[in-house]
Amino acid sequence: MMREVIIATKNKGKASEFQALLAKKGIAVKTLLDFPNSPDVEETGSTFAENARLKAETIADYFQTIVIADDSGLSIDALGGKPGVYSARYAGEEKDDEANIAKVLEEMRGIPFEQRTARFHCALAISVPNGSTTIVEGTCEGYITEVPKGENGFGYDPIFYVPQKEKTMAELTKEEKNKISHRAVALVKLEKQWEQIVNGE
Ligand SMILES: O=P(O)(O)OP(=O)(O)OP(=O)(O)OC[C@H]1O[C@@H](n2cnc3c(O)ncnc32)[C@H](O)[C@@H]1O
Ligand SMILES: [Mg+2]
Repeated sequence: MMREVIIATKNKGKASEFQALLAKKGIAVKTLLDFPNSPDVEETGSTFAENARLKAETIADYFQTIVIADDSGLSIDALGGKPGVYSARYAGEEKDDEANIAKVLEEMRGIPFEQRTARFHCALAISVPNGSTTIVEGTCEGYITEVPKGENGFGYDPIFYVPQKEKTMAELTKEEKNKISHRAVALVKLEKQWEQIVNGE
């Protein structure tokens, strides 16, 4: 049984969600925010899975321990799947959530509600040093709103409407989001393979 895991992320929103999701299992989470000198991994992949693998393998190699990486983003049908793997840097290298949201809303202007379908994707890669990497993926379906709403969460949460909750993702509590999010869905899949991966079978 794993007691502690490093999540290869520098994103505070992700870090806080993983902390809550894994605390329930009695697993302590460290992230790269605890190791400011850890290497920056260039996300050169063309899919979430490729980027998650790059982050997990590089950081597992660096620490010589088991590492989980998360590569995620928003895919909007009316924009041909954009911002996709470029979600973090859609409006520029600064990774500015507000600017990213403004750019999406501008590009979506005038598109009717039924055509504003979108989904969040999350690829999780778990990497054993000098060993194998396993990848799982989760999604969460919704619609892009016309204006931002809600204060919780991070990233594109204020413009992502979750139909079954009749709220944006940013209006949900962390507990509510952690039951339905792309990240939570992927993590449940990972847990099913957990023991096998950790014991190297
Ligand atoms: O690579 P790390 O260090 O993990 O942090 P990052 O912020 O760069 O993360 P990604 O490369 O995976 O880019 C994901 C972007 O997609 C968005 N995103 C991912 N998950 C999200 C969520 O649960 N809610 C809202 N936006 C999300 C958010 O803007 C992220 O910056
Ligand atoms: Mg990133």
